Amino acid sequence: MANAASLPDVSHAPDGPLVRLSGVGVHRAGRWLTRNVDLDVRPGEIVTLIGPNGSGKTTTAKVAAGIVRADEGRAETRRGLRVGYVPQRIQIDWTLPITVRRLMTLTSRQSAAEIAAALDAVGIAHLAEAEVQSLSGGEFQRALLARAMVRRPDLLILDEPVQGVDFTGEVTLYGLIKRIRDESGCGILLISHDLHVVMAETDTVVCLNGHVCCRGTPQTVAENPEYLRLFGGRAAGALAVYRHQHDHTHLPDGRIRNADGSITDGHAHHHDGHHHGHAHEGHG
Ligand SMILES: Nc1ncnc2c1ncn2[C@@H]1O[C@H](COP(=O)(O)OP(=O)(O)OP(=O)(O)O)[C@@H](O)[C@H]1O
Repeated sequence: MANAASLPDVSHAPDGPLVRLSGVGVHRAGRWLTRNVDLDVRPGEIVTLIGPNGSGKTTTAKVAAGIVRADEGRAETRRGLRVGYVPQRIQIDWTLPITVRRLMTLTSRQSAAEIAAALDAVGIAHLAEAEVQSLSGGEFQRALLARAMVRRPDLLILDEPVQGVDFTGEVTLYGLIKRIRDESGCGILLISHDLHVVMAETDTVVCLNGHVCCRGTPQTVAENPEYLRLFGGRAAGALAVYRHQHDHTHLPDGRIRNADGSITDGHAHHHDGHHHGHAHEGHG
């Protein structure tokens, strides 16, 4: 579980950020996985990270959770912050049968009543004795959510919480996440599994592509002409549903490989809709 207490503290104003990343970069195996990431999550706020595969979403979430250390910049959390982290993948020895109730106690000791309440809150109280392997995708995600909730987190970090869940299940799970936010007032950092869909209640969308490509409320981002150029015409009229096409790749040495295979020196082709660094920061 997250060891956020080892990070320096941010302000203690009630509406101040729970976590603040400032210019965060993570360097592994000779390259920068992400760079220059600025991010705040405040109490009651829902921040959604989007971006293509490998764009640094999980890495950024782990820095926020205090699991991965920033190699440059700062990651700060409130003193005593309780973080509930639901990773993209969990490591369990699936050859051993394990019940939902046992799953809840693997990483923390909670009373039976607390566990029952958490399972009830996510609507799977009836599955406490069920084997985890037998759960549907949506039920499994609910169990993971319940496991994070029993810690009564101030900050909930959810890495692709609707993976393996069908559309109706997604809507239900997002409703559940919204209810958790409304009832507990916790801040939520959410990674969207889908490049062009964010939860409607999202306060701030941060789009990563090895760096912060753009950010803002779903509405301001969706109405931003330059952003629309990035996301293409299908974004028009859709508030919280949009498509983002990255047509270039950032190479480890800072150069850019364009969609046509050509390599340019730090600047994508002028017509490709790319925005470097913080072009959109003012819209956030
Ligand atoms: N410990 C590590 N050492 C080396 N490379 C790593 C390490 N962790 C992650 N990476 C690489 O960093 C990049 C960013 O990974 P990350 O998991 O943050 O991306 P992501 O946006 O969450 O991707 P996805 O949508 O596929 O889950 C990837 O190219 C990944 O292979």
